[in-house]
Formats: sequence, structure tokens, C-alpha cells
Amino acid sequence: MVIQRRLASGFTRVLNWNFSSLRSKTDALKIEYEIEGKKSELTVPFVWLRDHCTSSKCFHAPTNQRKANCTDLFSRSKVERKDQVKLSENNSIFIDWIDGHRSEFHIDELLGKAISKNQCVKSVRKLWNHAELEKVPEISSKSLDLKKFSENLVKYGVVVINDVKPTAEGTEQLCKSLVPVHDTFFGQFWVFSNSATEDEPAYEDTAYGNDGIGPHTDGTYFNQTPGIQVFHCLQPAKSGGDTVLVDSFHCAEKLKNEHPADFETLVNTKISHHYLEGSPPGSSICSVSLEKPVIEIDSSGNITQVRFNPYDRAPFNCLSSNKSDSLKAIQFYEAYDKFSRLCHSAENAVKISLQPGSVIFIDNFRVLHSRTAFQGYRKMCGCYLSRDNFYAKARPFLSKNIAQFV
Ligand SMILES: C[N+](C)(C)CCCC[C@H](N)C(=O)O
Ligand SMILES: O=C(O)CCC(=O)C(=O)O
Repeated sequence: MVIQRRLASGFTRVLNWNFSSLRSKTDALKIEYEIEGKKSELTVPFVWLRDHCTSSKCFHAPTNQRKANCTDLFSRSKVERKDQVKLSENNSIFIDWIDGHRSEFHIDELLGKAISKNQCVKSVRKLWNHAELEKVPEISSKSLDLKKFSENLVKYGVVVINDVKPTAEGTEQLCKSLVPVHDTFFGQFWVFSNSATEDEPAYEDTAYGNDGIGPHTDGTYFNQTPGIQVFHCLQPAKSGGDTVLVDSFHCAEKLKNEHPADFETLVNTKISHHYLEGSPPGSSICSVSLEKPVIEIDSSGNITQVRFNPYDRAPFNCLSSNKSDSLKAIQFYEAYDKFSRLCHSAENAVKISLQPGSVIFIDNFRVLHSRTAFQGYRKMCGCYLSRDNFYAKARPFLSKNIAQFV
């Protein structure tokens, strides 16, 4: 049945629909539609449609929560006769289900929910290397523009807020006003240096010394990785102690282009990280993550998280009596080595010298941080912030074309 509708251009128009069979004769609806003159079709299982019914019986609009618990979806998702499906003037599809319930689906709403937007994620992030990020984006705390802050963090994975009171209290206040803290055993808010005191407690980690530390993400040994890393250098070192940043998504994309098999290996091999404190190791703090991939991707292939910390890797207990496991270990090391080289390449690094008054926010799922060795006393403060809560708060601020993809 062909339906002609006159609509203003730019709107979606349903051209045709029919029953379609996937597993049984009539378990899906094939919808042919047109957007700006471009024809497409989509086969929508009836069970999907029933699951997305937004009638007040199935959906609680004030909370945007479904009412159904999915225990009887299939028995309710039956449509046997063609006259149980109707198309309205305004491109809504009505379905009268076997149990007498009626659902309405407007085509734009249906397509908006059915088709993944993940293909567009890449256009929102601006991946960078040394040449492409001339300067870490900065904004002032004096007229703190949350939209600008959020957009920079989403785009570049890093942003600096200037004109902050150069105290731990001032920093903590600023952070907590932006996003809820992501607490860990290091505490909600930390003050640390290379010379431990009661106010600047040290943990058994290189961060509390003055050696250089290579690029890494923090908290790889947690299943809930800290989302946003915040640093404020309250007292810079006499020399050294610079921060070096690397966009690991850029490195991962480069790996994917140049060595696709190695990229796949890092996506498909799961490894574990640990943080062990005490004597014997792990007797006072024993944080061990489940096995997770170094590069995590979504169902469209977009990179969603990099967990990279060569230092904090747990024993790689991947071997067995089966030789193919040993071969897989070699493949992993080859891939990890290539990725690590990219993460350590000067071509991909951006150096910044943190100063009192400037607080840096780093997306710990994406941007690696490292520190050069230093001489003299150096005092830092900071915290982890919840990335989920950042996005929950930021999406309404972000321009629509960014918000729907992150
Ligand atoms: C940030 N803070 C100073 C509290 C802890 C630093 C921990 C660094 C650690 N190797 C890791 O990767 O997590
Ligand atoms: O001291 C620094 O600048 C950063 C140390 C570090 O890498 C960390 O805390 O994760």
C-alpha cells in the first residue's frame, strides 16, 4: 500500500509499510520512508515496537521510565491482520495489538529511537596530536561558562580553568561546584607532594616521588575507572615537573589505520591491573580490576575508553597448556608495544607547565597524563570527578548536535 503525503521538505515521510518475516511470518514491520528525498527502509520487529510503546499504560512520561518488566513482551507483540496497522495523515503508525492495546509511533520518533547515532561520535570529538593542539583550551573561573567548559572537555578531553584561588580549599570548592567527586581510597580530595607529611600523605606509588612518570590513565585497577582527573599545582618544582598530555584516542585511531590487526588485539584482549599496598603487598590495600581491554569500543566501532598504564598491570596470567594461548600472549605484547610507542611519541605529546591558579581537568578515559622528573619540593592537589555525572550535567548545556552523541 503506497501512501502519498504532502509535507514540508525536511520532514520524514512514510512511503509504504508491510509485514515482514524475520523468524515467523509476521513478526516485523517493514517501513519504507523518505527523508529529504532520500529513500530508506527499516525492518522493525513487533517486539521492539511493543517495547517502545509510549502510551500511559506502558510508559510513565513524568519519569521517562518504562512500566513494563519485559516478562510477557512476546505474547503482547502480536499483530495478525493488516488492518491492525494504520498510518495517519501526520506520519504516525498506529498498531492495535492482540490484547486490545493501541500504540502510536510517529516516524521521526521511531527512527530517532531505533537507529544508533554512534556513527556521528567522531564528528564531535576533535582528536589531536602535538601539531594539532597548539594550546590546551583555557577558560577563566571569573565568569565560569559551564557550556564552554563542557564543550572543551568533550571535544579535546582536557581543559584548564584559570584564576582559581591557589589553595587546596579553593580548588576543592571549584571542583565540587562543577561535578560530584569520584571517591577512591586516595580520598575525595588529595593534597600530595614528594615529601610526605600528615597533611600530604603518601601512598605506595611513584606519584609521591620526584621521578618522571610516563603517559598513563589513572585507576586502571578499578572496575569503575575514575572519570575526570583534576590537578592543581600549588607549588611548582625548582625545575622539571611538567605535565605531558597525550590523546590516546588519536593514538588508537593511528594504530587502527596503520596496524589494524594490532588494534583488534588490544580491543579483544582483556588484561587486569592492580594497586597493592602494604607489606606483604596487598595486605593493606588490594585493588584489582576485572579483566578489561586496553581499547574499548562501542558497537559502531567508536573508541569509548582507553585503559593504559604499563606500570600498574597485574601479572598477565593468560598462559595454559594450550600453545595457542602462548601465541596470543606474543600477539598482545606486539600490539601493546606498538600502541605504547605511539603514546610515548613526541609527535603526539603536548607539554604544559602547571602553575598555581590554573586547574587542569583531564578526561581519564581518553587523555593520558605524565609528569617529567623534577628537583626540589613540589606540591599538588586535586581529585577525581565522576565522568557519568559530568555528562549527565553537561548534556543539557551542550549544543544539541554534540549532546546527542556523547
Ligand atoms: C592521583 N593520586 C595522586 C591520588 C594517585 C596517583 C595514582 C597514580 C597511579 N599509578 C594510578 O595510575 O592510578
Ligand atoms: O605529579 C603529577 O603531576 C602527576 C602524577 C600522576 O601521574 C598521577 O597522580 O597520576
